[in-house]
Amino acid sequence: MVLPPLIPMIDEAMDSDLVIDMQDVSVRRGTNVLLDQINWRVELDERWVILGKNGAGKTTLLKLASAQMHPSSGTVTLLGDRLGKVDVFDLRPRIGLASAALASRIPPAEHVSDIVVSAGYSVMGRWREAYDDIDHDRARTLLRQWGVERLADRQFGTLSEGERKRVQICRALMTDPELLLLDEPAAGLDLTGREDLLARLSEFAADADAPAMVLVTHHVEEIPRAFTNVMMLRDGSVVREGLLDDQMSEQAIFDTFGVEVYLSKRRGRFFASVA
Ligand SMILES: Nc1ncnc2c1ncn2[C@@H]1O[C@H](COP(=O)(O)OP(=O)(O)OP(=O)(O)O)[C@@H](O)[C@H]1O
Repeated sequence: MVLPPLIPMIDEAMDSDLVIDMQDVSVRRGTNVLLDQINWRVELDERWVILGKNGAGKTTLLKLASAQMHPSSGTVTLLGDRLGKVDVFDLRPRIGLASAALASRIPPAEHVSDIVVSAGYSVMGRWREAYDDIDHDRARTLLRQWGVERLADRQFGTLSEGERKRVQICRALMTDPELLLLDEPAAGLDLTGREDLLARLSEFAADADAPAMVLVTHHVEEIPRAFTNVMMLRDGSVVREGLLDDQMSEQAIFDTFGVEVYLSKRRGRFFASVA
C-alpha cells in the first residue's frame, strides 16, 4: 500500500501563524498584467511594507489580501482559508482595512463613534443595528488609544485629514482582526500629522499582541519603526522581498523606482533623497 506524503500536510496544518499565503498569483485585466506570479507569505508576528511607484500593483495586492478580489491564476490563502473555497463575508471581519477608497464611502455627517462601532457589522455608520455596551466600550478604548477620543461625537466631515486617518484605523481594528492592511495611511498628512501617525504605528507595530500588518506606501520615510519586512513591486512584479534591513538599499530603490537616491537610516527610520 502506498501511503500519502505526510510531511507537507503536517507542515501546512501546523503553520497556524501563516496569515497570508500567495502562490504564483497573477491578476490580469484584458491584456494588462496587474500582478505577475507573486509568491508571498506573511506570518502573524510580521509587519510588512509594500513599496512601489504609481501603478506598480500595490492596491491590487491589498485587494487580494483583503478578500476583495480573486486572482486570475494562482492561490491566495488568508488566515488558513483559500479564496474561492471560503465565504468572503466570513473572512472579511477578520481582516482590518484602512484605505482612501473606504474612507471616501464614509458619509461626512456620520459620527465618529458610529463609524468605528459599526465595523463589526460591515456597515458604514449606525444604520439600524443595536450595539452592545461592550462594542461601545471597545470603540471608545480604540479612539482613546489612537488619540481621538475627544472626537467621538464629531461628524466625520469636520475632521482634519490626520484625525480621519486615525479614525479609519480605529474602525479597521474594531473587529480585533488578525491582519491589518493600511493603504497609504500617511498620504495627505502634513509633517506633524505624518510624524504623529508614524509614532503611533511604530508603537503599535512593536506590540507583540498586535495583528500582522501590511502597509502600502510610495515613500521610504513613511515606514514606521518596528516594521520587519518589505516587498518592492514594479510593473506588477516583485523586485525585492524579505527582511527590511536586508533588502533596503540604494540599488533596490533604483530597481523599484528607477531613480538614483542616497539612502540612510536614522533612529530606525529610512530616508531617501535624489542623488
Ligand atoms: N480594472 C482594471 N483594468 C485594467 N487595468 C487596471 C485595472 N485596475 C487597475 N489597473 C492598472 O493596474 C496597474 C496597477 O494598479 P494598482 O492600483 O494596483 O497600482 P498601485 O501600485 O496601487 O498604484 P498607486 O500607487 O498609484 O495607487 C495600474 O497600471 C492600473 O492602471
